[in-house]
Amino acid sequence: EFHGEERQALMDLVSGFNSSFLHHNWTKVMCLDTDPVARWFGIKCLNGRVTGISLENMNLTGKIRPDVLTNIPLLVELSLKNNSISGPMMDFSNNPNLIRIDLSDNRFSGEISSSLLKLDSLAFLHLQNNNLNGSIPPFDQPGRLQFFNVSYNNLSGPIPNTTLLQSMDPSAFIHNQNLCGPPTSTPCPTNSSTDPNPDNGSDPKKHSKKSKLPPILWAVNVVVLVVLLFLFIIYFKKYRKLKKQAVEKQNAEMGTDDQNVNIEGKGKRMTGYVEGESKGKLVFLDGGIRFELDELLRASAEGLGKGNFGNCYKAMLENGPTVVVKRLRDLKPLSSHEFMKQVGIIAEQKHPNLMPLIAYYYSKEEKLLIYKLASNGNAYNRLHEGKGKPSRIPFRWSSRLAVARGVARALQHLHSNTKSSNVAPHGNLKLSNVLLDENDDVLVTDYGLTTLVAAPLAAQRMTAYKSPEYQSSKKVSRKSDVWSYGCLLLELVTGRLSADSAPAGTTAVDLCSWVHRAVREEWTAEIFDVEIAVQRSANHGMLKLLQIAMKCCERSPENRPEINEVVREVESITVVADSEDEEFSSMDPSLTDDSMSATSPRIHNE
Ligand SMILES: Nc1ncnc2c1ncn2[C@@H]1O[C@H](COP(=O)(O)OP(=O)(O)OP(=O)(O)O)[C@@H](O)[C@H]1O
Repeated sequence: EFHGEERQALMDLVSGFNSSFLHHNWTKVMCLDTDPVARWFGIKCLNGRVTGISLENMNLTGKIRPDVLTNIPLLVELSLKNNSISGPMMDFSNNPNLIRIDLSDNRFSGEISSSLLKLDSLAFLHLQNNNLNGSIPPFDQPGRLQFFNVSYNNLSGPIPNTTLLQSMDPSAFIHNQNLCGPPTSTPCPTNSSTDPNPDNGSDPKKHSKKSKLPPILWAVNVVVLVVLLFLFIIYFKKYRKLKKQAVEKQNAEMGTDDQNVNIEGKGKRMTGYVEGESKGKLVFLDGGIRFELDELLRASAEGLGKGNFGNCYKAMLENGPTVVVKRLRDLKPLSSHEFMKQVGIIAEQKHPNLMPLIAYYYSKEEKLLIYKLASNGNAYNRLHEGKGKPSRIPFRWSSRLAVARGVARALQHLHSNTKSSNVAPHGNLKLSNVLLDENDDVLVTDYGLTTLVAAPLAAQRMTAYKSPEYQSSKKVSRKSDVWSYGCLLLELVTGRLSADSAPAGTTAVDLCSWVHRAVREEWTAEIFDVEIAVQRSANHGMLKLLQIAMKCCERSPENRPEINEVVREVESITVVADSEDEEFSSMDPSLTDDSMSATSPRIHNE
């Protein structure tokens, strides 16, 4: 090994810890690119150089010498998460390649090292749950640092006014008793209340001046305050008026009056949302459910959300079923006959994994599509909602695999349906369009709608998981569906919000590039969602699904597989028994080689 100083640095690191396991394991070959099992536990290498240190959940106690990382210049990832390490933080001045630092859930004390400010590649900084004090350095690495958390420490002072820190969610700063200022809602104490009077009676000249000034200052203050109040009232009135006008204009443009107010509203009737009352036609396309138009209009309605093709409502019929009504907007100028024909094509797509269209309503003013209600909601919420909260029910591997299978089969059906080829492809695949019924069976929805909306708008409709060729040509194809499917799988296995399907205001990553980079740089500990990574017997299947996803996310469409091949591969993943017993909450060092390979697999993207 040429880089003896890296080995020495790691020896220095481990010498501060009490871990007999590490002392025993870190003895022979430090790095062997060809054999991950032969290298030191928790160490990642590239070409014989150390690029990652990941020693999580190991009950490590002890201190770290601040200069310990100086001789590991190519370090990309450092995670010491969830141990009991104390003492000051290390210095990162000589580690410019660091992308991820996770020191959370330890006992680090002292100030946050200002050497972090120089790390231009840093994307993840987790310092939560330590005993850090002092003020937050002025982080401002715009565009990079996406995951930042200093909550649950003893930090103090105003949060620096940098674009980066001000754009963070306030939750990143909570539980620090003396932190103040935006983005938190705690105001900083003003100077006058914190500064004790420095010339308290010591200078008679000043004193006499002071005693004369207050009445004048009082008068000035009162006048300024009155003027400010007056200006504020004028501004507030004007602001309200402008806002009202903007909302009215937007509603008028979209032809969907009062939607902003009522989409969330409960207890309203469908009539409140439908224009033109009962002049239209309600046509059933499915052998099952039947109801009259006025029953539908009388049904109490609840807004489900505002999609790209229109708003969705849950309509509860008085003596009948609950259905979902999609109120379409921005349609092509279609005659009733043309509309019927297109909707007929959508209705023909019958498959156990496609949400059946049960009816439509057509009038001059309104076009509605009526679907069955998927009572367990959508897969996006199932995957992301309540993450980290005690009430969260884990979204386990077998359920995620079922989603992967169901969606692949639904796509296969759409892609192979040559009779009505104008309905293929899906064109707007994303997890919120993957619904779960009462048995958690997978039902893909929103297929075929691009044929109903006006062409220039249809081109902009694909909002999530846009393939590179879609971004330039604005055309959806079977291959762009395969790309979207790959992105959907990445979101499922990583449990991370994907930048192009996450709601505005949430932090998310460009999943395709992120995963490719993680694999290329062997920086893979982070890839799998911990919620499934703990199911060790399923690790092989997860890896396989990740490989399929990466093939689907090939930049060039010719290199992506056809959906038939994708279905075959996804179906070949065996479902393992979904037992809680296989999970391990704290890592047993005797299992570590195995468990390390569970979360840090070597991936070959053939
Ligand atoms: N049949 C259904 N059963 C249960 N929930 C549904 C049903 N159809 C849609 N939803 C849910 O209603 C909400 C709004 O759906 P909608 O399709 O209007 O918007 P979207 O999926 O966010 O965007 P897009 O229009 O691009 O598909 C989403 O959360 C969706 O999952």
